[in-house]
Amino acid sequence: MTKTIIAIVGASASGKSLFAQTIYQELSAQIPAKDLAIIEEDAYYRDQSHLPIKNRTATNYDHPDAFEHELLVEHLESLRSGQSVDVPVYDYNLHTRSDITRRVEPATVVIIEGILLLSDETLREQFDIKLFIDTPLDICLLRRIARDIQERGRTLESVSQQYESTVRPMFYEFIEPCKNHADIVVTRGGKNRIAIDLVKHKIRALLNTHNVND
Ligand SMILES: Nc1ncnc2c1ncn2[C@@H]1O[C@H](COP(=O)(O)OP(=O)(O)O)[C@@H](O)[C@H]1O
Ligand SMILES: O=c1ccn([C@@H]2O[C@H](COP(=O)(O)O)[C@@H](O)[C@H]2O)c(=O)[nH]1
Repeated sequence: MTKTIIAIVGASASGKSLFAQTIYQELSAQIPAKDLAIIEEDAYYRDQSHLPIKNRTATNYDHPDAFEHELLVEHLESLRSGQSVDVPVYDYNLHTRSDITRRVEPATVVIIEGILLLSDETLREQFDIKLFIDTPLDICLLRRIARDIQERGRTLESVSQQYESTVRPMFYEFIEPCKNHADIVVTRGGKNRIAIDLVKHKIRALLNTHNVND
């Protein structure tokens, strides 16, 4: 049964995924699978399979309404009550959910990462620990250009256009203000070894407490 949910937020390409995955991979090699799981907020982008592909590219993916946060809250509540959930799998190339889902078991500690997890009060209340990855926006843009071209089927023009029209303005409107809700602000994102080790240490301590109380 899930007892603790840790949210990792920050700008797109700030290093959230690298930070969360490093913690998850390193701990998973040492603890039972029932102790730790990881979920991405991106999996909860709304399904757009009913829209023609050219309309999908016009969606504002950096606004909270782009996400089905209601489903995410439902899933987190299910995990807390001991039920497994089928998390959608998002296809960035097609800008919609794929046909498959990923089964996530109610691990004692769940890590979740995403840009807008703290923008919604009901969702925010689900999190026991909240971290904000604070990376300068120009660094995020450089990383995003490289990643989106290599991994998400994008061109430099499309990344630049989207960055100016939605990514940057939505960051200032919705993401940056969420820093105030964070318990810890992490610099140097996915490569901050001290911060990674501190979170791993905290998870181990939580697991000891939860397992003793079971
Ligand atoms: N501290 C860092 N130094 C160098 N590259 C990084 C760092 N953090 C992340 N990256 C790289 O930047 C890209 C975006 O990082 P990612 O973790 O996917 O960001 P996010 O999940 O916040 O969108 C990836 O290619 C990742 O390997
Ligand atoms: O279909 C889509 C869905 C999302 N995006 C962009 O992705 C980022 C969020 O993902 P990160 O891994 O945190 O970067 C968001 O800024 C959206 O603009 C997209 O381009 N297309």
